[in-house]
Amino acid sequence: MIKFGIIKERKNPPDHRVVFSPEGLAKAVVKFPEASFLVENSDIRGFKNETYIDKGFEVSNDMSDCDVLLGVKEVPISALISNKKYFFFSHTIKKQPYNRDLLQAILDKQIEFFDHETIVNQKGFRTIGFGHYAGIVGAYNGFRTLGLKNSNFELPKADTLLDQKALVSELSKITVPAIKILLTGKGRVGSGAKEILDAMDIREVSIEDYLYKTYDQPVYAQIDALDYNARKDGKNLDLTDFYQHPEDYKSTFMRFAKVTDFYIAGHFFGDGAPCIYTREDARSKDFNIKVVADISCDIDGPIASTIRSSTIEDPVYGYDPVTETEIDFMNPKAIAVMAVDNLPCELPRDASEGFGEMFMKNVLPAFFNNDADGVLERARMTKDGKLTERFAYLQDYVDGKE
Ligand SMILES: NC(=O)c1ccc[n+]([C@@H]2O[C@H](COP(=O)([O-])OP(=O)(O)OC[C@H]3O[C@@H](n4cnc5c(N)ncnc54)[C@H](O)[C@@H]3O)[C@@H](O)[C@H]2O)c1
Repeated sequence: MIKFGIIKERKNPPDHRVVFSPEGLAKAVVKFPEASFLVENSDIRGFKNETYIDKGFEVSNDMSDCDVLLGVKEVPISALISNKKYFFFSHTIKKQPYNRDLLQAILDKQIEFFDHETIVNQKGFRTIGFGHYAGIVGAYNGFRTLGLKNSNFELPKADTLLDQKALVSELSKITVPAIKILLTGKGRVGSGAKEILDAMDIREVSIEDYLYKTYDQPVYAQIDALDYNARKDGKNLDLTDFYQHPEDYKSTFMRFAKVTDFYIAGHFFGDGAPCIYTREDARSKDFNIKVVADISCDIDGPIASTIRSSTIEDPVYGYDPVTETEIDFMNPKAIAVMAVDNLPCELPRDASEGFGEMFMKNVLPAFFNNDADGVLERARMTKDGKLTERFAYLQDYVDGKE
């Protein structure tokens, strides 16, 4: 029997998400009879303690007899229990300076640590994450920004609504003018954003039609890296070539920027890839985009107007392409930018349901099949007070040398 603990989130501002919803946990115990689950008492979770109790789970303040503790965001050092196995997002694998102490403490406390971000399949692709929900909330927030900027409709903030169904219901009440909407990215975020566009019955059109036809209704196109980049030598190679040799490519995004009114950015931006649009591009008379929902949210990166991230409390700011500075987004000169970097927090219940399903499918089996597919082996960052081989590159960071 392995005892899993669903821990309380302790970050500020509070994060209402959880690895398993009550419903998700109920499914997990049926599927894995050798697993038992204890839920930590929490008054900030998107699901009440009573809902877990109603499904037959114990809620406790003491998690010390669990074997494996499951959380979402960073656990404060003072709350880490020594010699346990832990799963959470530690934000350490890119040597983030603000979490160095946390990784040091994980090692000092002899914790066997698995980061949700390091859970990958044999091909190295991540199998769990919140990206899909970021896409859903990001697209919704983008429409909310569009309504505010053009003063033609008002949508409530996503975090005041219960779930995805409620978001879609609000969107069904608005009339979107005959604009062109561009979505970059066909991964998790892209699929979430597309789900919203499709739920709104916005017509998807081909790239050719998007670029050259006019419509009397709103339309969208979803594009990937080879649609907005081209090899400098004119050769047509595949996406893998782009991922491996981004320096051989240049952006062709301006052909889209010319005709797009509202841009939803949901791509991943790799090191060395060309800027999607530069500050100079944004100043060009051909640049038509007035609203950007930047879900990818790389600061000072490929999307020049994203000069900072924004918050759930204050999600929209304006970018003046002429002065390259922030201004009121309602100023007619401004490109309105929504760049919230923790979007899934606005939809905690659905995001938790989805995350639990992925965790149950891709991680839990490994505990009961002797890690046959190597899931735990690949994801394990620390053991017995040491970094594992795969994560040995973090040694200098942990030692405070970088
Ligand atoms: N704002 C938020 O709250 C939030 C939440 C989750 C994810 N994100 C961000 O959204 C972005 C997309 O995440 P995702 O989960 O959809 O990623 P994904 O791997 O599922 O999809 C990536 C997409 O980007 C394209 N791409 C372009 N260049 C690439 C490259 N060099 N390497 C890999 N893919 C490349 C891929 O072809 C694919 O269409 C990430 O940057 C992620 O950090 C933001």
